[in-house]
Amino acid sequence: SVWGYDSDNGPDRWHENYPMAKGDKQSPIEINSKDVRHDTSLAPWHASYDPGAAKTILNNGRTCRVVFDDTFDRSVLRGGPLVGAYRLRQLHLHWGSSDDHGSEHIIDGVKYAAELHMVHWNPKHGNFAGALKQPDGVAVVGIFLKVGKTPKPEMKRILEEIDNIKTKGKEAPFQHFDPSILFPKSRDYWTYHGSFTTPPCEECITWILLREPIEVSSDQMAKLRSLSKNGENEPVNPLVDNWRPPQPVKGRIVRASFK
Ligand SMILES: Cc1c(Cl)c([N+](=O)[O-])nn1CC(=O)Nc1ccc(S(N)(=O)=O)cc1
Ligand SMILES: [Zn+2]
Repeated sequence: SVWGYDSDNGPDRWHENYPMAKGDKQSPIEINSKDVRHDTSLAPWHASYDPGAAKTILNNGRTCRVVFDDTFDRSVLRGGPLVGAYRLRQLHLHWGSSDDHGSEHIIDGVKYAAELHMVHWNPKHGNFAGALKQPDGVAVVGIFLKVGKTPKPEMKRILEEIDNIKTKGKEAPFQHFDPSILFPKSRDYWTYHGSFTTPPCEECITWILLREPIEVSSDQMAKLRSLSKNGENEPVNPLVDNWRPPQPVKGRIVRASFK
């Protein structure tokens, strides 16, 4: 059966069809500040995104994804732990069935309501599928979403589109959008080497997790939870809890850009 997040096809069974899911560099992980190494050699990271690269927003039954034109170096991420410019391909989210959980990475025991991933790939490997086979192939910026009183207005644009992509397979135009407006004020980050958090779970990702969460409202989270896993004329199956639990760190070092 196709993988998912239910009891019969969820994270504990992914390895049956996707052996990499049991690898030594899997994501997400729990990050404990006491085990993190402040690395003074870590450079700041920079994103230069072209709002014109945004194309569509879709519900693929597992997440809500915004897709960008990555046919040339139009929207790129540089610096931090990266060598060269990585092209932005898509962004998507993972969230819970209630505000007290939903993120994939867990920071000092804290689970956030959601986690937004901006997925970039290294053009030196030709294309995205080729980059998946390389340890330096992909870079994902992770941003935590925390429920609070001063919701970030920039999330509104994505959430306003939800009504047009309620069911699996629905896609809508999503143009003139610069995702860097979603970044928090601080550029502080953790970085480590890991994997896709969904099958086939290739271990090709340099993770860049931003320390400062962005705030969303509980209503905005409820909007996200109004998405459905099912197709248009199928029984309603709410799209919630599309997060993978933390995986073994297996001796990996998590570095911090800050003290
Ligand atoms: C697997 C694949 C291939 Cl191959 C292609 N392609 O076009 O060649 N697209 N995808 C889909 C994709 O991007 N998956 C993806 C999964 C998890 C994450 S996460 N949570 O950030 O680890 C990031 C991305
Ligand atoms: Zn993700």
